[in-house]
Amino acid sequence: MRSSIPNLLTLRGRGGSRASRGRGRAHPEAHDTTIQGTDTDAAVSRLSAVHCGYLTDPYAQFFVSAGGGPPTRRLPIINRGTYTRTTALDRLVDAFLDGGGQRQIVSLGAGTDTRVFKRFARGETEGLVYHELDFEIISQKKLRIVRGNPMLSRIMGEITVSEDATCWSSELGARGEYHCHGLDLRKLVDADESQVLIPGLRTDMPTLVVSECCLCYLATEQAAAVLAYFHKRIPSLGTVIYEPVLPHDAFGKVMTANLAARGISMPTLDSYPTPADQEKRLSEAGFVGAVKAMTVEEIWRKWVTDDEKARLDSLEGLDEVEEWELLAGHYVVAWGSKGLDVKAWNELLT
Ligand SMILES: C[S@@+](CC[C@H](N)C(=O)[O-])C[C@H]1O[C@@H](n2cnc3c(N)ncnc32)[C@H](O)[C@@H]1O
Repeated sequence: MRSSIPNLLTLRGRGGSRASRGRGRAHPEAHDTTIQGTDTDAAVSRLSAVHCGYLTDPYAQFFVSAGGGPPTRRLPIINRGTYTRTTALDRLVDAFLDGGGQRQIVSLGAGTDTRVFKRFARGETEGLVYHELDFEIISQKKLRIVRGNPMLSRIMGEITVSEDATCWSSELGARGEYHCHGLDLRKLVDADESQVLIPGLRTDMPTLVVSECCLCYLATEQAAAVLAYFHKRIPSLGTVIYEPVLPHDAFGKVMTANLAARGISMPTLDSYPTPADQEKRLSEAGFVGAVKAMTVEEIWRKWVTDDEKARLDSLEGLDEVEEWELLAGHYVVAWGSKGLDVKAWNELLT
């Protein structure tokens, strides 16, 4: 097996930069900086998948520094992985929104994700309340990019920034409202009721909390406490989590070694090593409705139609079928709910 196994979360190549090596618990701030850097990896992967024809996303280009050359091209298995997880999450989000009535999305560690622009640009959102949470440095970067880009500015309309400058928002009329919070999620862990850490968060409407490779960077107890923060306050709640699994087989060991070489640890990987553990995690956190975890490999097989597979295969060909199955088998999308009618989620499984 190759020692430089690529992974869907961190793709700077073997060993990472010299500066990042050895970062870890002893230097929490340096560790945070490394974790913030994973957003760039995600943005570059998204743009690669768009550039190669897997995804349609006119906004992805604005979040990657051009540097004068063509966009970085990821390996075909990485592009396929980015496609599969992005479309799987889109599908779960669509199914949640199809439930009707006013709804709220909270994206944890949203980074420079473009889903929100696609959503609001379509104009079908009908009062959607959309929150994105990430470190302040990342939320400020997003604000700068949106303000400096006519296409994004048009979608987001008039932006207001909170007095303490940690949150920027946009009222989008009938389409809904958007809030981007500069917040270290670990502040939610011991939050008491009197603290307003997420201005604009509604507790009275069906809400979906999304963690697209974010909670995996927190200590397991902190990740659980973040989910509990929302579970305690919002009666009608769903969650969707995407993160790696299976750290103990040969592939998983190389995957975690590659992460460690960049100074990144993923505590939830050890705590919830299998898809079944991810389902148990959600049940134990009180998400007892429609609990399910599927690997990216399973989602590719079951959710991507034959026509779509043929289209994607024609883009660049993929010889490393075994490598794909290994890689995609090590990432999971898990979801669950409480107090929420998620008929549409159940239908996805039939
Ligand atoms: C791999 S990126 C994923 C970005 C985006 N969700 C996507 O899939 O494109 C992980 C994101 O989680 C954020 N993150 C990790 N730990 C966090 C914390 N404690 N508080 C806020 N954001 C955090 C990072 O800053 C980064 O933007």
